[in-house]
Amino acid sequence: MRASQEDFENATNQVKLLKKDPGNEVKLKLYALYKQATEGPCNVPKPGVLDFINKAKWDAWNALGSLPKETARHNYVDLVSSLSASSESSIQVTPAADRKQPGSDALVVTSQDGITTITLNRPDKKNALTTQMYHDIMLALEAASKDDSAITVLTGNGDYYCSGNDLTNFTDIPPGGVEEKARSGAVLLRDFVDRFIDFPKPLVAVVNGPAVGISVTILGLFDIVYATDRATFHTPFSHLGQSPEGCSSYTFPKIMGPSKATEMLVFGKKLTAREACTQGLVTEVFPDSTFQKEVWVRLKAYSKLPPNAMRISKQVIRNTEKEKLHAINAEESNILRERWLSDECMNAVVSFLSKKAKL
Ligand SMILES: CCCCC/C=C/CC(=O)SCCNC(=O)CCNC(=O)[C@H](O)C(C)(C)COP(=O)(O)OP(=O)(O)OC[C@H]1O[C@@H](n2cnc3c(N)ncnc32)[C@H](O)[C@@H]1OP(=O)(O)O
Repeated sequence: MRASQEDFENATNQVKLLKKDPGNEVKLKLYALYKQATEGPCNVPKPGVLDFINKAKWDAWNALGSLPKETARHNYVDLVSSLSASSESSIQVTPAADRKQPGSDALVVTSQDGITTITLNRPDKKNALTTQMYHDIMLALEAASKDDSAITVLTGNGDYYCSGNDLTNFTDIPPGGVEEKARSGAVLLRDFVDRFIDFPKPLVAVVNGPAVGISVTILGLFDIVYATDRATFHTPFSHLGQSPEGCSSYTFPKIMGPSKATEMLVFGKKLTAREACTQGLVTEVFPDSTFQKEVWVRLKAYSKLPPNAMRISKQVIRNTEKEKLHAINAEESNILRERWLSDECMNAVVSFLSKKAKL
């Protein structure tokens, strides 16, 4: 069977998620097939002999001669599929979602078997959330709420699930100064969390490694949280001169009781996956060696349940406290806006940026 345009687009996304570097030879093959599939036979002048990299790329593309675009597309999909299988990617291999991909590679959205998967893809930065990523996640949730998938999943690529807010977000100060920065940050935070409160379908977190900050707090707004036994859950807000967000000031005491919530949110106690499960934040913990396999088998089975029934049942559960959650989100965002202007917070950020402090 020939590869469709959708298969091809999906393969171009899978390439970004490969765990192992496939090596230069394979990368050149991928490059050449991609160019041939999208532009046809090599149509640019040959680079000079000293321009080694571009010459190698040109040679690889040119070597494909008049290979038809469809064949190149098919070969590209086949090659990516063999690489994905051998790289033991922690990400689901999925055919194309009928959706626009986010503006950067830091977020990858795929759809298969009734499941839309949103993958944080900045493994070298432990999947820290940039301002762009907050916007892209909101767009991805918006699209997932309307697509034909039954379940939506958020997960991370690499050894971390997410290290929370990217602390370099604080360094991009607009002409309005730090007050304007804090104001726009609070608006973005509120909008971001609102999308999780309102998300209409079952929302599942597949926590593939340690989670920090906002990636932990919003778990209280997910319907199911599956975690590898390697995951930890850390909300060091006091250490950072900050305060809880993601509705955790309400959801955490409700889930685990006020004193356990205080240990996490005020004193920054880091929980193991098993502790988080005992306290009700995590639904189930799986051994790291079988985590991906077991979780996806389970989710694929759930995704075959009648989607409308699941959607309506979720909403019945959520609707009882939607209004309250929105009010809490607004309040937490306002308080954080002030915290971001505090010396305690600024010192903590400067300290991290100057590589003096890690969690
Ligand atoms: C709209 C705005 C909303 C804001 C909402 C507010 C949210 C609050 C929070 O989320 S608070 C949590 C903030 N997160 C942190 O404080 C984590 C900071 N990171 C660390 O302490 C450590 O990096 C670690 C414990 C997560 C991992 O340590 P490890 O030693 O394993 O790895 P490295 O430190 O070498 O990290 C690898 C590179 O990743 C960069 N990085 C990691 N986390 C972040 C981050 N949160 N922000 C920015 N950059 C991060 C780290 O700097 C390394 O980069 P380098 O290789 O270029 O040095």
